[in-house]
Amino acid sequence: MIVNASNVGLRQGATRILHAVDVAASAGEVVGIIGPNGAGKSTLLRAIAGVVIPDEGEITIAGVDVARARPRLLARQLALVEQHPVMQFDFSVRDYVLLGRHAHLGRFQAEGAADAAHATAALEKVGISAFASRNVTTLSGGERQLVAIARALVQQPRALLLDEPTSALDLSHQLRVLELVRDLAAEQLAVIVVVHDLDLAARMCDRLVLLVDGRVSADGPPEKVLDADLLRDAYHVHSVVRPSPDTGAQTVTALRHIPTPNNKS
Ligand SMILES: Nc1ncnc2c1ncn2[C@@H]1O[C@H](COP(=O)(O)OP(=O)(O)OP(=O)(O)O)[C@@H](O)[C@H]1O
Repeated sequence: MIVNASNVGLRQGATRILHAVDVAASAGEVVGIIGPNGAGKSTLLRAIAGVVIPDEGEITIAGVDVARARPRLLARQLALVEQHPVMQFDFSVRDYVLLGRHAHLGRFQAEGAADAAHATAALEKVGISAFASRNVTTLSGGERQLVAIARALVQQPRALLLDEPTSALDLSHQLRVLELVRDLAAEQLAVIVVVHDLDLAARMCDRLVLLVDGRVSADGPPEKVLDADLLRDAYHVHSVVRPSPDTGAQTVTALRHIPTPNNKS
């Protein structure tokens, strides 16, 4: 197992956000975290990345305790791509991506030709070579997502954590990310990805973890977790779930929402 988060509990002030959450991902596996807005998906991903430290539980990546590891060691184990990457410094895309190599360099060591080759390969893989010289502050939201993914790749982590990586992407780039994630899993990375688009989740992921109110309500293959009853309880919608005749993956069509005391129509 590469990622092992067990019994994770986390509070922000007086609010309990995660309750005894278990999530694991092995090498070569793509695990999707799905669930309604505010369920705790991003918080869980940030906890796995060591950005926030849980109040309870234990998180290890390739055996390294995330809460105790030194940043450089942690950066060789995992890379986190946040939903809205902040890029406010005056870097070119290439130089920004190269920053990911620092996980592998000594403290005052400059990047060399091999590092530059990693950056070139990552830019190509993600399909953004054309704007390698652009200033990152000028990029669109979707372009920033792709640049952040390229930077994560040059880190050569054991685990890749992606927070809604396709939320700002057009159809073609969504597909490209889906294929990239599958390719990375084939190279034995463990991938954990937060996704709202359930059809995309079904195509991209080997396993889905459904998070509701900070608790795991289901964990299993997409065929099991994308179940109309489970989705009704989680999202308060009536839906039809059926396999796509084209891809074979489950597709979810939400038909109507069910009014609840907190969710009036
Ligand atoms: N620093 C904080 N202080 C108080 N509450 C917080 C804090 N950070 C997150 N929360 C709350 O924790 C809950 C979970 O947030 P989180 O961003 O993890 O949800 P999410 O499942 O990723 O949601 P979304 O799908 O809308 O992105 C939300 O209700 C959010 O308002």
